[in-house]
Amino acid sequence: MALLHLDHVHVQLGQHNVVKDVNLSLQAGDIGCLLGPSGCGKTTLLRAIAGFQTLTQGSISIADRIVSNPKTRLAPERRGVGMVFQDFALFPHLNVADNIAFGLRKLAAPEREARVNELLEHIGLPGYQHRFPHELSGGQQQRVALARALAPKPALLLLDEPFSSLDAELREKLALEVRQLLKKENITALLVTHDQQEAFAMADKAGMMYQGELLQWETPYQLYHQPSHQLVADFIGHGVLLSGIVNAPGSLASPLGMLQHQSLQHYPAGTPVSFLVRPDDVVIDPNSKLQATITSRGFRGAHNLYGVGLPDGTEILTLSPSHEQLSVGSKIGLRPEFDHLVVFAADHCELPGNQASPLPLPEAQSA
Ligand SMILES: Nc1ncnc2c1ncn2[C@@H]1O[C@H](COP(=O)(O)OP(=O)(O)OP(=O)(O)O)[C@@H](O)[C@H]1O
Repeated sequence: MALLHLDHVHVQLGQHNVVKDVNLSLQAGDIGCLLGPSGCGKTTLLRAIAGFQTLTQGSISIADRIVSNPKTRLAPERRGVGMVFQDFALFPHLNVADNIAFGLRKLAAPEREARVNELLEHIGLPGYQHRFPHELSGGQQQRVALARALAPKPALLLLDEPFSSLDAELREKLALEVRQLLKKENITALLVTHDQQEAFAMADKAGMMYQGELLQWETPYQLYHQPSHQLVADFIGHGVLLSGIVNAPGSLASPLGMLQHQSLQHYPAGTPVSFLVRPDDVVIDPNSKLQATITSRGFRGAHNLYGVGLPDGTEILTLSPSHEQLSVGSKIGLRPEFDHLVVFAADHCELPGNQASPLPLPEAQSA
């Protein structure tokens, strides 16, 4: 059963169509994630689901009950929805136990205390009942905020950039912990984030919003490996779109040389296409005839991420174990090794240039 269902949702703010024709569903217990560049409408959509925003078209259902359409808007507090925002928002004058118990006033004291203790165990802060928010680190405060939102067992939890004020390492750790916690509590959740690693760590379903539209709503794996849209391919992961021309069915003339792949079978000879090159689609091979020049090097822990210039001037990215240092300016051999080829008809969507363009997609780019 879909716990959350959005059917052709539109939201207008002032003169702006901020959310356009969004359709998505989340099954009970699933975690969904909305990615996308700043200003694309993620928060507005979350606010509409929470009940703070009126729809101009479409409908939102929670547990098979319509909670919003252009004529109706069930009050936020009657939706069974919990919310966690980026700025912690704990009550500073209440201790941890009272913060978590805030939504549990209907429970008898012993039950309330049991639920608070259970949640403190789940968030890894047993014994913290009597601490005040200012006595906690940012990560601990955010865990308490999460426990407070989870305490009344909401049907749906909405999280808006909940980890954005934390450092990268803590963010990833917390994302995994929160996923485990939500699964343990069997809570359906929708998360908004800029951070793909966070989305990949947490989500069962994810999508990218762009200028108010939801471009794809599938598993993170599908978003990464089978992007249905050039904008998704460009935004998700370190990928570069290169141009090529199908020279015979199944065969592509490209800056990486001639590529053969069955996904090209249905393009007639002469068709101009774009195709996606991820860093792991090309490997450094001294014996390869395709020569390239290292243009940049970024340390990524286990790997270095290299920018490499191809003979025709286009740039792509490749990975190599970080103990093998290659210097900028050196010549290397490159061998394409595509597990699968993601191809778009060249007129599918205009994107500027074949530049190596790591994230995020600059706002100036347009669909
Ligand atoms: N009250 C308003 N009136 C008119 N336009 C608005 C209003 N509030 C927001 N907007 C516009 O709606 C668009 C979407 O805003 P929203 O906050 O939903 O984006 P977002 O994807 O959550 O961005 P961010 O990631 O930066 O938080 C933006 O272009 C914003 O300028």
